[in-house]
Amino acid sequence: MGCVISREVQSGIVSEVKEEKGLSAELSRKVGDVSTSNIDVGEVEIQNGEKQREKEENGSNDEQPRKARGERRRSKPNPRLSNPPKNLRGEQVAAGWPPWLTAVCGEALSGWIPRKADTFEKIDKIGQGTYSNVYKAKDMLTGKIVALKKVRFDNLEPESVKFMAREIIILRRLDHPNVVKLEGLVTSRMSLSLYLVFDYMVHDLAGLAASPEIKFTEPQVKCYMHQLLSGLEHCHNRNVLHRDIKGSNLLIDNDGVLKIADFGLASFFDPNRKQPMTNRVVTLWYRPPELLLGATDYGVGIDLWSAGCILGELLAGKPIMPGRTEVEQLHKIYKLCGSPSDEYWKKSKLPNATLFKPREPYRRCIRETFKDFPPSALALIDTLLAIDPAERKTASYALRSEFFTTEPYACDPSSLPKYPPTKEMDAKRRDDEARRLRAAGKAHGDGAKKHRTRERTARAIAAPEANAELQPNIDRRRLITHANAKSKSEKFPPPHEDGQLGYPLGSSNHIDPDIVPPDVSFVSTTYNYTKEPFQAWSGPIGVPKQKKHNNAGDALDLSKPHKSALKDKVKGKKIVV
Ligand SMILES: Nc1ncnc2c1ncn2[C@@H]1O[C@H](COP(=O)(O)OP(=O)(O)OP(=O)(O)O)[C@@H](O)[C@H]1O
Repeated sequence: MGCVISREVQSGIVSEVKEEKGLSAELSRKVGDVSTSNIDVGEVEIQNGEKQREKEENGSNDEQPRKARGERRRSKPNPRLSNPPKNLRGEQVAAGWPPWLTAVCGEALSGWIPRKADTFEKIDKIGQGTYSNVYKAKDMLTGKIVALKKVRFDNLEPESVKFMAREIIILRRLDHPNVVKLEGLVTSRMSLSLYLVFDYMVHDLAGLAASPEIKFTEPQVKCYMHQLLSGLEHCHNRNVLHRDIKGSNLLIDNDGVLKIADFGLASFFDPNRKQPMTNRVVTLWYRPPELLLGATDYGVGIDLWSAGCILGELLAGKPIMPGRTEVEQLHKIYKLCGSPSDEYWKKSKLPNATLFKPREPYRRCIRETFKDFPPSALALIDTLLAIDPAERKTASYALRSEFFTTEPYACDPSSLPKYPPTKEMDAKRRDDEARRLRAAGKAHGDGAKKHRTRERTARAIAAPEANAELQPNIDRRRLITHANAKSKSEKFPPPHEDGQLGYPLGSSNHIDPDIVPPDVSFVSTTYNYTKEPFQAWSGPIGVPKQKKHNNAGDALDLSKPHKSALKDKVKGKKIVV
């Protein structure tokens, strides 16, 4: 695809990314020691991935890869799949890829040549992430509208490079209609910025769900859930955990096709050879109890829990467990799903068990709480929101559940209504426009009334999320920059948070119904479909920020997972981030 660049591009998007040669050399030097194998892509995982692909090509639908004879024996790395040997790297560099990029994700570049940046015309900025800006752009060669995710390497921070490399490697291993597809990469030999090219998606599920005008029917909920679980099944079969499933990461196109996006926190896992991984992943409202309790040996269950939260949210019309802090989140989980059984406490050996084991067990009350939900949906939520991750089963199991096999069936994605754009950026833009119109209206007397009505409609669509998510993103970006300071200093729960939650300082942190403050929004026991106009949909916002501070004085937002450092340490053990 496209041409090889052998010169600095002068026009279009690249005008933003003119780099100094010195910086590129510096980046090459800094990431010089980072190879694919350092980015959590072990040989065994690669081989499993290949076996799985072969198996899928042969039409087998087993949920987990069959353990082939000698599977765990290490063999020579396959140049198609792992970091390519030096001569191939040389070829890639000759083809126009920057050497630092071939060093960190040579595998993922194979078969591609870099696209020239001036073959894209930037239309608009549509999103901002932790280490990227996302633009809507036109591919001048095909006329197609695409999303360009521009990865920033402002501080030449190797951590950002590693995260970006892992995201690219993972995305190239995945190929499914319900997983966002990496269409190509735009870079130049000197470039310190890199653009990831994706199909442009008009909506995200958070935006649609937050829109007061949209009320999903049961077949529509089934349609979205089927697509989400199909995408997850594919990721899990290829040994990828997404680790940040939430509405704003589920993109939807105008044909109703849902694609799981944002693999920035995703990781490879090996179900046969458990390796400790960080528990500081998944956005708070969608984070499963085992992560809150400190588990580092988790699996597909973490994504299934998030999927259960989304199913509940789609049916209830609002997030089902909107905690503001980790402690409050755990308390909401206990109140709805019950506290872990004695048997689970014993077998799980969770690091924070002593801190968070309630004196009196909490009874599970999912069925009473959601008594208005269709019975087949209740059964699926009950499975997905099991406290013991093993009981959540698998995405394939969920896809075979009664929820999908009984009437009313999931509708076809193409029969979903065509909605106006509802992404957070669109909503924010509408909000700004409404404010501008209101100001203009004031100046013109009676026009003001009309504009106020428009603003209310606009603001009802997820607008607050944009602003609220920006700050945590900045914080996360800072975390990457100050990764080393961070991991040492994070204590849980921090003293100031104890205070906010009503714990006497220095007291035990056992969760006790008398101590934990009453819920703010989890008040009703039954749900209807009423939507509150300023409800936030993918994270705890609109409430005072609950933050921890690290030694370096940087704020950590607990609601968001942390792309903080690729290697974290727990009791001196290396754990994979
Ligand atoms: N293919 C796409 N089409 C349309 N919009 C997109 C696309 N990919 C991403 N976006 C928008 O850009 C935003 C940021 O993208 P993404 O979540 O991938 O970046 P990130 O840096 O990993 O973000 P985060 O910090 O939230 O994890 C998304 O919330 C989404 O609204």
